[in-house]
Amino acid sequence: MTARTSSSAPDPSTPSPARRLLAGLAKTIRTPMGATATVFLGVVLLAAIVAPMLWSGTAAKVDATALDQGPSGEHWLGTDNLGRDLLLRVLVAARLSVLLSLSATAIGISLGLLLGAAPWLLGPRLGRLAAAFVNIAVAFPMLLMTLFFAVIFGVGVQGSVCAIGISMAPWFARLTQTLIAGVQKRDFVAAARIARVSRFGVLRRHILPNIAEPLIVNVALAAAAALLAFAGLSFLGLGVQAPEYDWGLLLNEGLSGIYVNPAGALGPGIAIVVAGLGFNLFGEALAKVLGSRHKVRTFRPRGASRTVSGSGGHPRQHATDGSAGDAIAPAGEVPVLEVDRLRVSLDTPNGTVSPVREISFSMKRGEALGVVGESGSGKSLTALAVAQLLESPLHVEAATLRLLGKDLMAADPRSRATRRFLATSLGLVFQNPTTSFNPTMRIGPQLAEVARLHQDMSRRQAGARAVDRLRAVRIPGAERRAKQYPHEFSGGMRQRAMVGMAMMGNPSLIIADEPTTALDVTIQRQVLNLLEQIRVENQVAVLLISHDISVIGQFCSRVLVMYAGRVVEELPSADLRTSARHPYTRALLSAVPDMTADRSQPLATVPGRPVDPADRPAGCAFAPRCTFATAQCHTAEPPLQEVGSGGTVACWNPQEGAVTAVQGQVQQAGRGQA
Ligand SMILES: Nc1ncnc2c1ncn2[C@@H]1O[C@H](COP(=O)(O)OP(=O)(O)OP(=O)(O)O)[C@@H](O)[C@H]1O
Repeated sequence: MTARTSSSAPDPSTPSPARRLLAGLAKTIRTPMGATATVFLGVVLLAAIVAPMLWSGTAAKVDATALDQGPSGEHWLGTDNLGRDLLLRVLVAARLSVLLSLSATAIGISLGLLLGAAPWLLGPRLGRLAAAFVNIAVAFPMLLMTLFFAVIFGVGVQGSVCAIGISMAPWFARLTQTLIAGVQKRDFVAAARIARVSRFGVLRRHILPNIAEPLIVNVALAAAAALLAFAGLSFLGLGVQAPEYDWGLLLNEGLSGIYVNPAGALGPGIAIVVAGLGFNLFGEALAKVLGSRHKVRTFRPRGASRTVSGSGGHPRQHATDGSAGDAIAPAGEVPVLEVDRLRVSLDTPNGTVSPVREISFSMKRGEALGVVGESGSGKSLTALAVAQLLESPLHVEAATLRLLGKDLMAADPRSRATRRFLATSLGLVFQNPTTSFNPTMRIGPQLAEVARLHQDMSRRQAGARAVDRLRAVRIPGAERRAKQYPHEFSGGMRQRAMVGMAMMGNPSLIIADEPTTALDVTIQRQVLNLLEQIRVENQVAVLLISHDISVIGQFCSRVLVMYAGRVVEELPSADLRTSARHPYTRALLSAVPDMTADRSQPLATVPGRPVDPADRPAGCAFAPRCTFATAQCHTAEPPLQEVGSGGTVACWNPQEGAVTAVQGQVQQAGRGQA
């Protein structure tokens, strides 16, 4: 059997999952292959329903006067050695053959789904064991497994159904695993995890609906395989036993008299081929229809091809008082977030690697803090570590990690209290609004999930809260929109709805991980305006992650510049152009084009490549790309030290002077170069 996975991504252009599937089925029936399959299956199903009702008695009637006859006007396929009409027996056998095949398929699919979902349900460690078990089981040919289990369970109908079902399960499990792996990295699954929906809940509501189509396609193919396997077992005498009969048994009997009456073997043989072809062709046709629909859909992998180019400066000046993202909270209040020496590591065969290390910062109520750096600098891992969303093999250490004073390092992440606390205190907004929502669920229920799970609200109350949040993020016609699917929203509207989702639980902190990268400039401004409004009106602290230093400079009051997993500079955003000292920060700033930039020249880039955490050079990680590096930079890592005007920098040769935009490769502006 060959699994069909072409339709793993759901189609955004059709209205609902059920209607989408029905439309797919209707379209399948109209294709030449689908129409042929429908005719074949129609004939088989008609025989399975009608024939036993009409002819089961006649087909079992022994006629000593008509033994082993060839085809005639009275007996179109002839008779068997007891004078029974072979055509009637083939027709009557349709019910048992189809029923047993479908039962075995049902067992195979149920077991396969369970096994396939086990890695997701059991978590990374135990999940790897489940995946390894499936990998080993899949290595055995299905026919061999069927024979093995048939011998174990014993001859007969029940044993055969179990044998075929069990031997089919690994194949279906592997397919399920592959499909789940494709969906589980999508942002809406992460969003559900942030809402602390249980793993089973995420599977049921967010994953299974999104892999249903390819699974259904493969059910048809599995039914064909089960039909053939059953016929094989009965033919070998391990399946259905006389006086019951299915096509496999009839084929066996027909073959023993093939020289007397070839039609006796031909009849059940044709029945098996017609039914098998019907299931197979239908599966193929359905796969083609659903697969072609999905060709239009492509998702850019998160983080792919993101580099700091400095392009796309934001026209937005957010702060009404001239100081972007200033904290509103009174002094002395418990910080919203306290992070001290945060480290994220993973064990590799070559030792422990730490993609994030020694990160320290704190955030007050209503403060906007920006984290900037090239792709791979550790921004997202830092955010996910704060949100307690990292799993094995990554592990998080920190001297302090407190959210609203609660020690997250000491809290049990699986306890209901911690899950509730995180789901209601912390909101997350992702980069790509297209993948942030489950395409098979309406927007309202998706928003309502947090309120139902963690705020003890009824379905109606949670729905009302969702509408209220949609209104708060300025979605026009919020009540109507809540009943729509994500694909009915525009990109900007979806991102605003995502912000609304982050606001469901009255959070004190919103982490926005590149929330505007996938949007065009006008919509970027709308989303940033919205975050700004929420920050000011609700005193929510916003941790804004971006590779675009100009966005950070406009939105945030303070900036953390990350390089190779650590903070290399922290400073007020108002001082970025005048007081940035680290050559890396200055290079990022120089790469942002301004109004005087020559458009005929290519956009500026920072020369060299970011560092691989597993292969960090000795000394300062930026030294190989830095024009100011001295011998000391290549041997000793500079500590993060305070400098004037409330900033810190980790550099042996901090630079001074204003930074201006350049073109081509950035030569980091040094002392006196303005
Ligand atoms: N699950 C993981 N296992 C191992 N390494 C990882 C994992 N996730 C991220 N990394 C590595 O950690 C480093 C930091 O990744 P991170 O996603 O935090 O970077 P980033 O600054 O957010 O980049 P981007 O802007 O592309 O998202 C990268 O080198 C990345 O390859």
